[in-house]
Amino acid sequence: MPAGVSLRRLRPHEDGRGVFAEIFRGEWDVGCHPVQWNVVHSRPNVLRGVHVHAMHIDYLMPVSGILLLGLHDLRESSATAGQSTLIEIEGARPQAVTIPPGVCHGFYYPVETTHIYAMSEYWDPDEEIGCRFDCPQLRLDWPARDPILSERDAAAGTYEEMRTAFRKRWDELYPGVPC
Ligand SMILES: Cc1cn([C@H]2C[C@H](O)[C@@H](COP(=O)(O)OP(=O)(O)O[C@H]3O[C@H](C)C(=O)[C@H](O)[C@H]3O)O2)c(=O)[nH]c1=O
Repeated sequence: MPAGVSLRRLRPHEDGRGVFAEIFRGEWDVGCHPVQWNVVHSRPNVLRGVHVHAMHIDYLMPVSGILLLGLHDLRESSATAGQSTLIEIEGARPQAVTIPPGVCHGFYYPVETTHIYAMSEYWDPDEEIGCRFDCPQLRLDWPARDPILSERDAAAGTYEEMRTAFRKRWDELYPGVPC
């Protein structure tokens, strides 16, 4: 798992009416102090990403369906630099994932899925850096070769272009700080 990524198993409480689960408590110290929450509904065979951010942390969990999360560590000074992993999380057995800046992420949904996620900073389009989901340097073996993509993700550039853009933004934000 790329350094700084954390998984927290959530506790669904099921009864005759359905399911209740706590998804966030400040005392859990999940590595993200949310200022914004989002809910995302995705159709089967949708893939969102691959994206990476220099400033904000994402904290997310599926609440229904299945989320296949692809992660890749883009940080040159990270102990897990270049590490990639795919994690499948079911909404019925939810886990909350914290994704730090510098860890690329993409989400594939094999079935209709809803996920909720929080951000540690308000959305800033300048934070939206990414590359094509099927760039070989990501070493993410997605189960779909022709997923449904947004126009942005379909037109995304190369891994090297992403790395250059990320490094430029990082150096602008944190001059002299190793990435
Ligand atoms: C992120 C965001 C988007 N939007 C609008 C912009 C678009 O009209 C629409 C879909 O946005 P986007 O295509 O960027 O959504 P995803 O492709 O799911 O990506 C988002 O979710 C994953 C986790 C990422 O890592 C991205 O950073 C984040 O952009 O929602 C908003 O109004 N507010 C927001 O905070």
